[in-house]
Amino acid sequence: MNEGDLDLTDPVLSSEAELAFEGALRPKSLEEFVGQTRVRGQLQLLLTAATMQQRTPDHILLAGPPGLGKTTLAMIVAYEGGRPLRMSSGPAIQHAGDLAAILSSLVPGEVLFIDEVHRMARSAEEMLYLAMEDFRIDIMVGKGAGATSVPLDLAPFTLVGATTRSGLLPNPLRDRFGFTAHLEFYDEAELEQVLVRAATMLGLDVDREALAEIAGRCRGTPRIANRLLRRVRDYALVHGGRADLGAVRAALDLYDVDPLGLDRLDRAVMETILTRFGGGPVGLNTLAVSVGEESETIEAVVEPFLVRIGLITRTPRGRMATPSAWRHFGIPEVGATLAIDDL
Ligand SMILES: Nc1ncnc2c1ncn2[C@@H]1O[C@H](COP(=O)(O)OP(=O)(O)OP(=O)(O)O)[C@@H](O)[C@H]1O
Repeated sequence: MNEGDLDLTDPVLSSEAELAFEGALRPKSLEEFVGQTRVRGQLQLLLTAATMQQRTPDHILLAGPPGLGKTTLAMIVAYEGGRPLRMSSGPAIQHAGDLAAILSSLVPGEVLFIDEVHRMARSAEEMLYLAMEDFRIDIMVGKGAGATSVPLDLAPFTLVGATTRSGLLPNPLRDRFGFTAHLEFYDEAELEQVLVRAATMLGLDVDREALAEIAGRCRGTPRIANRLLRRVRDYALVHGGRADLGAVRAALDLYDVDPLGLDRLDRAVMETILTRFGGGPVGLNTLAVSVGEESETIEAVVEPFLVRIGLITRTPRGRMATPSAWRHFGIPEVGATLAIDDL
């Protein structure tokens, strides 16, 4: 991809225009939030109980791949309770002092959202344990033998942490969340609902079958669904036609989104497993080096979807392609060829 190009199916990368577009489409209440029925029910109960008892809701951990609605849910937790919201992220908290500054300025009942909470500095993580449990932090004053710790009381707050890799969170931190929500990829009916909502908000007249086609090609991810919808709108606008099935197919082919919704990186990973490693097993790090990507991205972004649609399996020895993967890429299965040769 050329520098500056926007990868439509990249669930993480966002230009400013895309971010503004996302913000406009975010549901503002649990009722408006499509899908994730179980998580919605669990959150609703937690929030209602807190309101009835006039206390701050328990700390909440939202886990799942990018673009499934973690930030949106954090905002909803604040909106539903009429609470102020402070947003930060793990990579922005590289010292305990960064976190102390945020925590000490929270107002009572505030919702603190920390995205990518698994990427916070260790010293900050330790400070967070006490803050989450007792609404208190210890601030070190001075250095060396003369250093003393001064306790500082905090306003009661609700921490909403989001992570694409909950396995990386240390147990003491994970245990301090009163509730962990695991967000799942959306099914096609839910994605259609997301798209109908977005099309209505954007004033777009799109055929139902066109929306169904987008829903089947957006990696089970609302963020990608909304982006593809914009490109289809562009296509219809430029070609002076309707946003119908033909426009969807042409636009998605133009942007290189395959019929399963696989993007460039998904395909690179699959082709590497199939052609360079004979279908696997291949270890995560080897795979990451082969496609020139961070192993974290492969594990958090690419792999969950490929597993979900049954193209790879995770085994103790590494990632393996399934028979559907060989079929989808139209490559004769290595094992199958050997079996025939062996006869
Ligand atoms: N359940 C949903 N219903 C409707 N729209 C949704 C839903 N979930 C996500 N979206 C839309 O998808 C976009 C991305 O959602 P969001 O930013 O909350 O994802 P995320 O999980 O926080 O991603 P990341 O981990 O990359 O920050 C938002 O613009 C939102 O409008």
